[in-house]
Amino acid sequence: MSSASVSLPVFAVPRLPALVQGAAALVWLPQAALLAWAVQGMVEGAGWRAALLPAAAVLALGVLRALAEAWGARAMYAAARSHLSALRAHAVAALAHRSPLDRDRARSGQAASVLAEQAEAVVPYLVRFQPARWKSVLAPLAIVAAIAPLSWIAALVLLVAAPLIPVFMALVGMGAQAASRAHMVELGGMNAFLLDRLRGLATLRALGAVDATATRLGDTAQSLRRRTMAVLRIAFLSSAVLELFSALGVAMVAVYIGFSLLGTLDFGAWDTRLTLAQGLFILLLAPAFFEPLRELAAVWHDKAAGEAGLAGLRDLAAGGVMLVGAGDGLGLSAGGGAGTAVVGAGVAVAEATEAAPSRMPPVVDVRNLHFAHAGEQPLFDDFSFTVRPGEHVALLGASGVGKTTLLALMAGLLPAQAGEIRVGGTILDHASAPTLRRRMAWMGQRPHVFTAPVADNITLGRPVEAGQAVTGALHLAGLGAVAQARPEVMLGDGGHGLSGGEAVRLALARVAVWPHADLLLVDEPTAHLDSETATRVTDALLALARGKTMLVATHDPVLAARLHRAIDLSVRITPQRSIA
Ligand SMILES: Nc1ncnc2c1ncn2[C@@H]1O[C@H](COP(=O)(O)OP(=O)(O)OP(=O)(O)O)[C@@H](O)[C@H]1O
Repeated sequence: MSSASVSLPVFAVPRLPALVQGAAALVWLPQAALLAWAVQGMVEGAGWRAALLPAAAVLALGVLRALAEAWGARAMYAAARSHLSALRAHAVAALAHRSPLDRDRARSGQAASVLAEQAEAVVPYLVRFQPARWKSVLAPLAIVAAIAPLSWIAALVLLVAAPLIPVFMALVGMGAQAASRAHMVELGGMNAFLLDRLRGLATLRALGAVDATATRLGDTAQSLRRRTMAVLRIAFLSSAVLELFSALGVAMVAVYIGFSLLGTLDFGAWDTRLTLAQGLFILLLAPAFFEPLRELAAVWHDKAAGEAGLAGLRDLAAGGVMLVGAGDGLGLSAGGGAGTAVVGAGVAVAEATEAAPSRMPPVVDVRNLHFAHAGEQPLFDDFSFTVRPGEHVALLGASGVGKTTLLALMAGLLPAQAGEIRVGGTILDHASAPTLRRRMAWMGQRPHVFTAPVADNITLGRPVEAGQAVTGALHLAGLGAVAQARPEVMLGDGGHGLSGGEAVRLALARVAVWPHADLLLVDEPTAHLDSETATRVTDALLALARGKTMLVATHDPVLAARLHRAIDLSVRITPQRSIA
């Protein structure tokens, strides 16, 4: 098995916006000085006119500060959003490169929850927490540096109160991150459960299991509520710690300044006593000293939630069984370039925009194949067989013998552990898999029908001419006369509106619309169909496979008999019977 360890792109904090935001926090220093100076002037009898100039300067600085903060925040927000887009693209690409047969792949609801919902917590973390952290170091130091030359005791009080805050915040923060992570895991789990049960609602209703499911969902919701409350408790606790220490710090400075101005205390200043302007200046700066720390506390929860969101994305992107040719160590292009296999909807094809080449259908040569699913007995050990160009081969054998697995190995959806698979003479490996998949079409056992018009369900967004090609494909798949399968008809959730046999033929139309494929890998196309529908599907399949190489995993003896040859995987003797 190949697995890839994943590291997500790292956020490069944009320097200028961060600096501008940090500098904006310092604008309060000259503002406070101007205010103190104006009050001192008025007390000394200079009149209100003396306050006009400082007031205008305070206003101008305030506007400047607001503009700087707004610009910095916008720039940070834009950078954070584009970073989140890159993270999402990375996680989605990693998810798309996981083998569809990987049992450990994240459940759909969970993946959707992480990508759409939980990842959003990364933006406030990057936009608010990182600059707040900067500010909480820069601004208090600058304020202490401004206060210390006037009063060493006021500076000392602030310096003693300040470190207690980060210490307590760190203690609280450890719990916050664990609680946020647990909360997000619970949220993802509930989404996955809900999506799964909604998909199976008809089954649950038919078997009278709706109430039991509702009870379980209720229990999960209660558990999520408890986790949400735990996160909120920690958030409130961290705010309370900070407010307590900052209130104490400001109060102590205020008491000192008050008694100093009254003349009761005559120590703590370098000169004789503090003047009114000096005292006022220190008083105005004391709350500003704690302001960045309060801001840091307010965004502390953002940090916990953001890091939990990042961990969720990292888990989504990490490890697992990868498609052959998906790129080890994630050399993944976010947009899914030429090497990206489009897997899903029961049909896997690679992107190909070139015209169908006029070439021979491929020979398939499997030599000394060895494969075992993780922790299981080997399904194939030194297994070899050859399929000639244009040959149609049935893969037979009891349920669980490995027919689907063999098809998946040939499509590179699973990596073989030993041996080689050659398609058209080329060994299937990481380098060749994307190109080889361009000539393959895969029809899985349970083709997914999307909630979309029939035409979109057939083209799947691939570059095919919708009109003619879709009509031709519908015809080839034997759906030409079915009213429910007209290109413009909207299909319901999970293919409601089509019968089981029609849904299978829709999956065949997906293969038919893609002329590049000359190796068809088809998994039990007639399973669960009545004999008449199975005959129609078989007719359509054979029409489609004319001039192409095809392997069909099947339990259907009628279908097998209409193919050129059969390989029985239960006995692993090849070839068993040759019709061609
Ligand atoms: N993704 C997987 N991870 C681990 N084991 C798997 C996985 N898929 C299948 N298996 C196991 O591998 C064995 C072969 O499964 P496979 O689906 O290839 O059999 P099959 O011959 O196609 O069966 P059926 O005819 O019922 O479709 C089974 O024992 C199955 O439990």
